[in-house]
Amino acid sequence: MSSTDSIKATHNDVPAKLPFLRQVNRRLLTVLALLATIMFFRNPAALTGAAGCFLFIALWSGVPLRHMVKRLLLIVPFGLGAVVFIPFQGAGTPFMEIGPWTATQEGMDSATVILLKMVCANVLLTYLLFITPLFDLIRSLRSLGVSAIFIEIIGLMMRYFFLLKEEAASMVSAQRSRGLELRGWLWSRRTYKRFGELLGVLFLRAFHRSERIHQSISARGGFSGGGMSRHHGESIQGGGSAAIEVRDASYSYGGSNIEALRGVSFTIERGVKTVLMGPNGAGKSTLISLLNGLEEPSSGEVQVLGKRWTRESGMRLRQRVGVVYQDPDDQIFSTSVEEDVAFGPRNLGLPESEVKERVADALRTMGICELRGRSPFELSYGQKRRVAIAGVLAMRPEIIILDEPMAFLDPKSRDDLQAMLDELHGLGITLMVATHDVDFAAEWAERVLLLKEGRLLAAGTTDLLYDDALIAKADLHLPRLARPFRLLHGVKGLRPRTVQETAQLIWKLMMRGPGTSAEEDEEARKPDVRRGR
Ligand SMILES: Nc1ncnc2c1ncn2[C@@H]1O[C@H](COP(=O)(O)OP(=O)(O)OP(=O)(O)O)[C@@H](O)[C@H]1O
Repeated sequence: MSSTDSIKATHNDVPAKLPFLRQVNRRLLTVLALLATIMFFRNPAALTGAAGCFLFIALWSGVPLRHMVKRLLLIVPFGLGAVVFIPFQGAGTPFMEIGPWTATQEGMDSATVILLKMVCANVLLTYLLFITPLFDLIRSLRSLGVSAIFIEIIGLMMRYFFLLKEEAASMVSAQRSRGLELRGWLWSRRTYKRFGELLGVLFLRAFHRSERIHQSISARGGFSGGGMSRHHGESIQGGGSAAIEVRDASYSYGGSNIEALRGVSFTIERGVKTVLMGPNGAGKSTLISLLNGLEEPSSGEVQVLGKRWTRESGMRLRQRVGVVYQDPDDQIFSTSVEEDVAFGPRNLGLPESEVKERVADALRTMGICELRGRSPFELSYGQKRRVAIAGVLAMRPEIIILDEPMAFLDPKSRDDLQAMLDELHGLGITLMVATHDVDFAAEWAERVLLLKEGRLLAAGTTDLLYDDALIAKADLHLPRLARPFRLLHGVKGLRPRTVQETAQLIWKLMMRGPGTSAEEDEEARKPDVRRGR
């Protein structure tokens, strides 16, 4: 069970016991009012009494004592850090001396008051968060008139809180499976060192993730300050016939000598289904950033939809070229599925009726209408991926680029996704899929781009995927359906792409014996042949 699942389960299991606090709005208002009130308290005894009352209510409402103690312990270092110098500031009755410094009685009282306020606030917020699903909490904030931007920021912070928590948990369990000993950790210097390393890696991961989510928000107009108006005057089908034209493009990441792309040239016509393939580090993601206008080539030229775009004009390009990133958690950031899908169209400045229509269309195309009111925190990986694609679809782009869309999907979801890609293609959208999946590429694509170490090895039809030498050079392997034919004597050049084509070739081999050749292979591919898997 993931942490979000457990939180959800806890919320469902523990209803608020005070009847008037059953409604989230009232609960939220009550807690906010209590928080505001205790801020005016100056008396340590009164604050201690208040903390005791809040603690009693929280425990009575079902918050486990262990959970409460854990939360309180969490604030101890911050609380002490915040108040430790207060007793030594200002004049007053001397209380104690540490070296040249004198703590005063008045200073000690101020520090105690601040610490007690922190405890009160922590108990109240723990109570609120424990008995209220976060999504409901945010919905209530919205209904209380808190600004949308503020809520989006809270949503983002919540998203990262859970992601970081889950990443930290998975890193600790990975380390434990490799011998990290947590028993007696208090006394072990080695464990402290290991935790320090883990913390560093966690921050690095968080940094990279925030970079990706920033890209994703920016791609959907999130930082345009409302200036991302729809290109009304701009012809959707403007420019030449090519959707993408890359000429001798190179790219190096700033501060590194690594040339992620070196003199890459290719053209993709509109409406063509293309796969971008290559081993890890080949430059696929970098190329996607160039095509989406997030980066500009260091040299050479990238033209998308007949225009050369700069990083500044890239915002308008991203209305027309949608990118679906590999990890949907990098892309989903709003507090409900509907909000998330509506994020891009709202940034286009469209009227609310059109936003709603686009959202409904995108959800329908992705088959996730029933998820519209759900929190993205509660979705499975496959569902999140659909939401991410719906978010891009709602922008009505002319080109959609998907980075490893099949990764981590179960077989049924893969088939669904492939069918959905065909549906999008039927709508006239130019599709480019970066993938390592040769079987999918062979069956689905019309055009193949093979990259390695930043260079374009080859560009052409799916026949490239059956070229043993080229495939080996690109660190790929032959499509599975073609492999058995390689073992048969006298059978050459067969390139079955689907199970249906393979069955036909096997049937022909059985009827005629070895000698079935590339011509018969072509025969099996004729349009009247219904494709199956
Ligand atoms: N932010 C960065 N800073 C410096 N170098 C980078 C950065 N991102 C990628 N690179 C380097 O650029 C090269 C191409 O990386 P890229 O991520 O484009 O490859 P990829 O084909 O998408 O790989 P994968 O299949 O593993 O996702 C690699 O050598 C990589 O180390």
